[in-house]
Amino acid sequence: MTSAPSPSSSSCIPSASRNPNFSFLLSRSVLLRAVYSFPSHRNRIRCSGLHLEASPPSSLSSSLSRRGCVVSRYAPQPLRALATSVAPGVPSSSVVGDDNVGVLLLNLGGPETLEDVQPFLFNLFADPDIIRLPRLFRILQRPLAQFISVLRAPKSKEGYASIGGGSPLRQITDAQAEELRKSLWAKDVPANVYVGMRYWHPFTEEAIDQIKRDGITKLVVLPLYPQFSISTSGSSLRLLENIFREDEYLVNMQHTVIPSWYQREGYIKAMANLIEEELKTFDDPEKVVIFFSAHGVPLAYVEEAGDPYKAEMEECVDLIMEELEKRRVINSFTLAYQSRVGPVEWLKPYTDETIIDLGKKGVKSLLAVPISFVSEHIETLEEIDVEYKELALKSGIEKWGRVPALGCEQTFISDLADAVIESLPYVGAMAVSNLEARQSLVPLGSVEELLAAYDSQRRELPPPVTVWEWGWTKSAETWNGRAAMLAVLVLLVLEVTTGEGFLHQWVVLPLFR
Ligand SMILES: C=CC1=C(C)c2cc3[nH]c(cc4nc(cc5[nH]c(cc1n2)c(C)c5CCC(=O)O)C(CCC(=O)O)=C4C)c(C)c3C=C
Ligand SMILES: [Fe+2]
Repeated sequence: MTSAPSPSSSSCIPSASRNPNFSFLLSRSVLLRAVYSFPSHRNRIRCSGLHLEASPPSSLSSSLSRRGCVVSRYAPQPLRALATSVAPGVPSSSVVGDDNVGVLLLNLGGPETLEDVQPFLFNLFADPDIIRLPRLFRILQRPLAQFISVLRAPKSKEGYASIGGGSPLRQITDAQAEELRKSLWAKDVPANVYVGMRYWHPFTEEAIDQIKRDGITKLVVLPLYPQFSISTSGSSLRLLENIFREDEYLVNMQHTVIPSWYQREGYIKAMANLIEEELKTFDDPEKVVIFFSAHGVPLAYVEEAGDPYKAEMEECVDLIMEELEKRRVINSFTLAYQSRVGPVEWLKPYTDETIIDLGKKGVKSLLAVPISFVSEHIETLEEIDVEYKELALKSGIEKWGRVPALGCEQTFISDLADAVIESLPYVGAMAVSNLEARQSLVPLGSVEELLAAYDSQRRELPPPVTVWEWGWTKSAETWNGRAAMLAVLVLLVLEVTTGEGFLHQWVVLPLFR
């Protein structure tokens, strides 16, 4: 946690130029834009869950009042046009006032030592947003997570060993939190910044305890994933909502969630800066293919559960390329997805196959751009820098470069600070007796509703991770994986019902009793 003393005097918030716009895939086929707003006001709201708040652009407030929720058809141009100036008429001094403002950064977390790897993997696979079992088998989530994490740990450990024995994620996220705090203070918004990880320390629960101890009265929740996915921001927000639902203090605390921010100008510019800088290291910069590599998700997340991740990713890449074009950088570019695990189909094209294809097509210079995550981590330091580089060189690429992750890059941090500031005025407006604003900001929905919007039935998804694999072809691999999963489930059911079996012998299952 990065905290600082409470403000000694009320502060003036500089008028920001853009609002965060939140977009979600609300059905399988139609990409819709939703701006959620929810005054968390004692006695006025259903006291459950986490609330999404955003400053709705003024043109949308009338429909807000009618339906309580703005859902307009998504189109790339309006998306940017929707970015209006912030909360006209709301005095900046009401934004902070006597409030004790906190920012909660949500992130994935990573093992800090090799001993942490297996329990970290357990936490990851125990998450129903990563492995979603049929309702009947939910009881097996934790034993299955234990089983898979034990099997996968040796391979993962090798990876973490090769990058220095642990994930750098905690260190980097702490540094980002500190820089964000400084930036907010420099912009006259004295706020504490907290880090809550999903799968490792400091866990979200630890951050929340600190937030309560510090007496935070206004909280901005900011997942550190630029693009929204069920498996990342969605999972963190679902957890947070469960924590909020059960806690009187949190339920009554004003809060705002910024679910995704890939379209923000500062973020786009910061990415373009890094790419431009790295292109200069090539002898013939204009011949370099810019290769965006995003963390993948299983295809079913997008096609069956309506995860907006792919659409947001594609739009994000387009925005960065448009920004580069304005700077007369008109290189060819491509987007592919990396880090797939398990037998099911993930988002395509896959990074490894694309590298081989580009080599075959005679591309000689490639600049890899990690796009789904803002810190260095195992998949940039090991998968991209070692595995994909080696593959590229073998495939005929002669010059390989890689854009660093944003980390604490100043344009980026400053833009995150602006995103936080821009999300504050409406909370302030609702706290003061701005009746009109309150009426137009009818309680709209909780995160549960948001998540239900794209994932209404929470249908079971094919497990993205493999328990074991054999076979040579893709299809055989898929069916082997499914058969293996079924066999494991049957074995686990037998274990649980009879109390006997190999997991009991290994003293694995009794741990969860
Ligand atoms: C936007 C980023 C990420 C998405 C989407 C995502 C989905 C996703 N991941 C797994 C499985 C694993 N992820 C692991 C590590 C890991 N994942 C991300 C980001 C996204 N994951 C990061 C930044 C990291 C690294 C953290 C670190 O320690 O540095 C791992 C563990 C590493 C390994 O064994 O390879 C697994 C496993 C799934 C199944 C999934 C979508 C369903
Ligand atoms: Fe992952």
